[in-house]
Amino acid sequence: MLEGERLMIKAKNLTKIFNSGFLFTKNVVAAVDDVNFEIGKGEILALVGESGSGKSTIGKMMLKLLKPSGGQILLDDKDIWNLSNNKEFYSRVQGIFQDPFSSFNPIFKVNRVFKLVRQSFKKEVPASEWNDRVENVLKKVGLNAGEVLNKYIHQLSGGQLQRLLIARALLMDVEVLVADEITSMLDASTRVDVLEALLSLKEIGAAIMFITHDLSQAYYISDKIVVLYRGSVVEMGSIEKVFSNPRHPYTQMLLDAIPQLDSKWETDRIDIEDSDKTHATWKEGLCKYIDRCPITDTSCVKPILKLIEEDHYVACAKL
Ligand SMILES: Nc1ncnc2c1ncn2[C@@H]1O[C@H](COP(=O)(O)OP(=O)(O)OP(=O)(O)O)[C@@H](O)[C@H]1O
Repeated sequence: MLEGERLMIKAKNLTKIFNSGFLFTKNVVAAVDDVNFEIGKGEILALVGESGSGKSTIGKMMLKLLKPSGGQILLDDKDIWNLSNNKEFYSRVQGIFQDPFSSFNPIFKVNRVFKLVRQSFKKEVPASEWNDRVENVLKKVGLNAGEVLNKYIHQLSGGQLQRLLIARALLMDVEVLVADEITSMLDASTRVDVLEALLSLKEIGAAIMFITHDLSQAYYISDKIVVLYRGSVVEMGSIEKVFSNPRHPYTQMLLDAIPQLDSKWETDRIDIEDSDKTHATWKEGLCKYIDRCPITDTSCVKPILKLIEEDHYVACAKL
């Protein structure tokens, strides 16, 4: 557990239920089911799990884009939904998503984007000093000010735009960043540049939630990992411990899909695809992994997350 000064953001019993359809077609999905985690200052937490496991829903709740059905997100020990000043909230907490184009105004040049950051969040910085800061930050994320500042968004590549968004977060001195699949539209070499840029945010002490399908990238960049399965945490802990000693059969299956850890993100992307199981055997109160689990006796009750060694938790009734 992180305490006091080191803790930046925390999810406490976080839950999101979606209701869709009507009458006979009514569908209730527990997209996020009683999830707990903490991210400290200067820490990167990878959130992994297959499609539909609830990763983006957690990211959106951290960004106040979706209200939890239960539980809380705590920033400085305060529920973010009780913070009335959203401008202040978004000066501290920012998100970057898969498609960077949607985060920019297409009629602005890059220069204007950064001017607006100063006007909105850093008025106290004199214009000349701001220009120096912009240049330094661009250098930090591997971009050349002369090459990008005078361009429109459509004149830049996806990788350049993702790095501009990281530069913007650096200029704002953000304290929390939610990065949701930010490299999935990029080629392998550009992905490395974006991950390196993300590390510069860690250096300034930001707490980063790194949402990904790609376990190799998670391993390369993160300090901690949370493995989600159908909205529940099945395993979490320090990245080294979970990767070297995965205990949940789902995590073991995911890690078995990575051919070589030492080649990490240089290899092609390793996807975690939904195996489209029907969950035929699963009933309320039983383990959600029951239909896919190689070690169950089909009566495993819903497990609680147990500490099995320092910085390593697993939710499996068989352990
Ligand atoms: N607005 C919504 N209304 C109803 N159900 C939703 C809504 N948003 C998400 N869901 C459901 O919640 C579950 C979790 O979705 P979420 O997008 O968080 O998963 P994910 O792990 O981010 O998936 P992906 O990797 O494909 O982005 C899924 O079953 C999804 O269908």
